[in-house]
Amino acid sequence: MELQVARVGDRRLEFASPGAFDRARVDGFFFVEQPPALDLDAGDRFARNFFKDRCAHASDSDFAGYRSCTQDEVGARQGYFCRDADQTEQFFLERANWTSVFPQPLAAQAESMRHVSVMVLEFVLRELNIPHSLWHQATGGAVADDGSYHLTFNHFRPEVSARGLNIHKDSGWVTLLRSTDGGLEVQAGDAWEDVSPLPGHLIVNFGCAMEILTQSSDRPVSAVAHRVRQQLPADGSGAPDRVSYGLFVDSGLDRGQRTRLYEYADARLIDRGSPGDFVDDIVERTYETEGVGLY
Ligand SMILES: O=C(O)CCC(=O)C(=O)O
Ligand SMILES: [Fe+2]
Repeated sequence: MELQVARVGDRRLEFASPGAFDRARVDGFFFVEQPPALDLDAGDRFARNFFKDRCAHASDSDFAGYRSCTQDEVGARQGYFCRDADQTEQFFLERANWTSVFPQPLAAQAESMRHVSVMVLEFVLRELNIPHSLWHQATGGAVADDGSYHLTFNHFRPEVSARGLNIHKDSGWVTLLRSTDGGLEVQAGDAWEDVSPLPGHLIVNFGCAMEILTQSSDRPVSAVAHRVRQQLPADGSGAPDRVSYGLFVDSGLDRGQRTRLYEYADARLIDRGSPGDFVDDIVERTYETEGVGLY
């Protein structure tokens, strides 16, 4: 699948050609050039180590030993999860916990990735002519630091005989994905197409909140179903296991925030339900043996 390429310009997103954004919003996925100021080293190290035992002598010891950090410690929907029907073991962490749980360089990287993701969200709202006065309500605060922002790490265990990561759509607005190993597939009609990683680039994809908001626009944005193929054990080549991670932007999910999902139609916002319930449903269905994480 040939995806469009964008770059981060002077505090806004830029596409390579006119019309490229329209292709990207239909594809639901595009590449963004890695901004020179965005150092990915800490995230890459965490992705390779979070699931390992901490060993005091190892140079990466701050980045290992996170299996014991579970939702009891860091809060609902967060911490370490080991799936049964998928090869993934994962680590989720929301912004409020970044500085206290992550090694400092990773907390800084997460914040930089958040800025790029919000820039993408604002770019779309502007392109679709959604009035600025509605942005905060429409995005559940996500445009203004009041959203829910989490970093998710995936380690694909090749010794587990299961799908890599089940079919799903991301729940929220924008995902900024670091996925360099191949195996990601996107749905295109009845077929599944490979997304081949483009060196020096991150992958952006849109989630369900964006699809719902824009579904009656004349330029709707797609949340495209995707999955990761089963990863096979390296046959003696010593190749490292597949890992990936992403920054996810959702509407504010704290109970007190009372945010809603909306569709924008006839110049107003129409209530389409609770984002918290939506996230819970889609996550639960994604990791069921027989389910799919769609809505
Ligand atoms: O590992 C990948 O390439 C994709 C991961 C993904 O889709 C997700 O974490 O939502
Ligand atoms: Fe995803």
